[in-house]
Amino acid sequence: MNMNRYLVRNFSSASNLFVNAKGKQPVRIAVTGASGQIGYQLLFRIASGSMLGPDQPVILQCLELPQAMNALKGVSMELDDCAFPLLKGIVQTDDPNRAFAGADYALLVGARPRSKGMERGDLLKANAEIFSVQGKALDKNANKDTLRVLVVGNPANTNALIAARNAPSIDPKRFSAMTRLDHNRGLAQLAEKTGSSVTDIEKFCIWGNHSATQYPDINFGSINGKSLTSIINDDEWVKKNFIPTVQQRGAAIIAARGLSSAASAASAAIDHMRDWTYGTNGQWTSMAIYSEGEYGADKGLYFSYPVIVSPNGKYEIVKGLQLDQFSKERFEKTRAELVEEMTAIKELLP
Ligand SMILES: NC(=O)c1ccc[n+]([C@@H]2O[C@H](COP(=O)([O-])OP(=O)(O)OC[C@H]3O[C@@H](n4cnc5c(N)ncnc54)[C@H](O)[C@@H]3O)[C@@H](O)[C@H]2O)c1
Ligand SMILES: O=C(O)C[C@H](O)C(=O)O
Repeated sequence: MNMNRYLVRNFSSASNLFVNAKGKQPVRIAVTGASGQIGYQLLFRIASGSMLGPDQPVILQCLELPQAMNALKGVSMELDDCAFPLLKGIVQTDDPNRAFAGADYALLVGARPRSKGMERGDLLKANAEIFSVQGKALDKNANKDTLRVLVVGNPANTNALIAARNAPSIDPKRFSAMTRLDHNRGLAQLAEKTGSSVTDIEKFCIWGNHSATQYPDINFGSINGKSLTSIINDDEWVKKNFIPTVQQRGAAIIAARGLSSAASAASAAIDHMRDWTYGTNGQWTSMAIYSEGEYGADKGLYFSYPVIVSPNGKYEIVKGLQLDQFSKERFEKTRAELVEEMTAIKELLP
C-alpha cells in the first residue's frame, strides 16, 4: 500500500493533533438540507476535521426548510455537545442568502430524496426550483474567489447545471456534482473481486450522469501497474455484474433500507471536497464537472469525468484516453440522458 497516499487521505489518523488550529482563519461551509439524513452524517465529519484537515477551523452555515428548523436546532445542540476544537460557529437559517453569505464551500444536499419505486425523472422538476433559488443566492452572497460547490441532491448533475446557470458571476467550474459515491462503490466491488485494497486500484472512473446510465469504466484501470481487465479476466462479470451493480447500487440501498444512502453519501461528499482542496496525489478520481465538450459531451453539461486534482486544488480532466466501441456506446447513453434532463428543465434556465 502507498503509505504517503494513505496519510494524506486519512485525516482521522491525526485527529488529536489540533496544534495548528489557531493559525488559520475559519472557512465558511454552507450545507443545505442540514438536518436531513445526509446532513446529519456530514456536519459532524466536517466539524471533526475529516474534510479539511485537523488544522482548518470551520464555520457551518446550515440551511433548512422552515418546517425543519426545530430539527436543525437539535442537530446544532449536538454539534455543540461534541466540543469540536475546529468548530468556530454554527449558523442556522431558512434563508439561502444568510446560508451562503461569504461561503467558501457549499454542499447542496437539500432536495427531495427518491422514494421506493420513484424514477429520477420525476424528481427533475420538483428539484429544479430549489436549485434556481440557491444558484441566485450563491451568486449574490458567496465568496467567488474561493467557492467550491458540490451538488449532492438529485438529480445531481442537472441540479448543478441549474444552480450554475443561475449564478452568472461565478465561474461554472466552481460547481460540481457528486459521482464520488459511484466511484467509491466501484472501487469496493473491484477490490473484492481482485482480493486487493481499494487504495491499490488506480485509473478507474465514472463517466456521465449520477444515475443508472452512468458508465463505470475499468478499461484504463490497474493494480501495481498490471491492467485490471487482465487481472479480472472475466468480461462477462464486468458487463453483467460489475457495471449493473454500480449503476443500480442507489436503488438497491433504497430497496434494502427503505431510505436512500446517507452515511456513504456523506462520506463521498467529504472525499470529494477534501480531494478538490488538497489534491489527489496524481491519482484519478471522478467528479461531475462543467464540460467544455471533452470526449464529445455537450459543452455546458455537468458530466462525470476522470480527473486529477493538483495540490493547489485545480482539477484537470484526464486527456487522451481512447474509448473502445463498447465504452463509446455507454458514454453516448449517459450523455443522451443528460441532454434529455437539460431539455426537460430548459424553461427554468436563464
Ligand atoms: N449524488 C449522490 O451520490 C447522492 C447519494 C445519496 C443521496 N443523494 C440525494 O441527496 C438528497 C438528500 O438526501 P437525504 O437522504 O439527506 O434526504 P432527506 O430527505 O433526509 O433530507 C433532505 C433535507 O433537505 C431539506 N430540504 C429540502 N428542500 C430544501 C431547501 N429548498 N432548502 C434547504 N433544505 C431543504 C429537507 O427539509 C430535509 O431535511 C436527495 O436528493 C438524495 O436523492 C445523492
Ligand atoms: O439512487 C438514488 O436515488 C439515491 C442516491 O443517488 C444513491 O446513489 O444512493
